[in-house]
Amino acid sequence: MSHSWGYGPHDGPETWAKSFPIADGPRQSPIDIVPTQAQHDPALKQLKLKYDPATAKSILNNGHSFQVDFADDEDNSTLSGGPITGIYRLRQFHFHWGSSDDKGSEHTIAGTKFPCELHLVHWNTKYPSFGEAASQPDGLAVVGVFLKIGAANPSLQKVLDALDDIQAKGQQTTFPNFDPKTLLPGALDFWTYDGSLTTPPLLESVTWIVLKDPISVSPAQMAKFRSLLFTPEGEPPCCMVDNYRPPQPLKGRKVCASFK
Ligand SMILES: CCOC(=O)CCc1ccc(S(N)(=O)=O)cc1
Ligand SMILES: [Zn+2]
Repeated sequence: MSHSWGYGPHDGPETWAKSFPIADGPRQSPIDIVPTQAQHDPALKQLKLKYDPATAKSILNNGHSFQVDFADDEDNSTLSGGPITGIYRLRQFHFHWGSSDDKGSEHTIAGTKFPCELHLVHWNTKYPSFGEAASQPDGLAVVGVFLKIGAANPSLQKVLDALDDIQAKGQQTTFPNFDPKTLLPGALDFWTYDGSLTTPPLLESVTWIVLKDPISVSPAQMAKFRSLLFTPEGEPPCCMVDNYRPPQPLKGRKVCASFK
């Protein structure tokens, strides 16, 4: 049976527990990160991100967000270090954003919301596939990056220029030769905690690595995100905005910081 979920009043985050009871589980994401309550862990290693632009394949409007998909049949684009053990392969990246600049991020910082949040999704190569990894408590690692209103971001613009071809749900086009490292801030200081996917199936398999420093996005670039549609061609158009889950209960979890 196909589970249709979304971000509207009748299918949004407050309804997801009906089809996905794990929505009320012990390690749900996102969360509100309170820096003064995070514990500095000097044992945390530096993040190591090794991305090969040649692994970028395509860009898809999946009806919930848009994602850039990567070839993940070899260890060409990987994440290691930080809080994780072993090597995790980059699978895709996507974003969550608001209908206005005062909201849109999934994680918040002491209650502060950002207009947009980037998620770089990686899976643990100790498992045979992404799907298998997604069902394991140490299966996925997602790097979260906040976007803050400021100067136009040239690297982000390369991604946004492709959105004209994927306005409607289900549309996809090629997206070759892109280095996601150009979407990261200069410093890789991070918070980390054990969490989940922030959309159904909400699996509790994610080691979250949320970068402290944001990258910039201009108001015009935010308008480009908001030009996408939740709906497929031929249906009444519904703008893709507010595709974020609000913070979930911490339920006793510790948030560690890689920095003082
Ligand atoms: C097993 C199938 O599961 C999927 O396809 C999950 C896709 C998926 C990947 C990442 C995220 S997020 N926002 O937590 O970074 C949500 C959903
Ligand atoms: Zn996400």
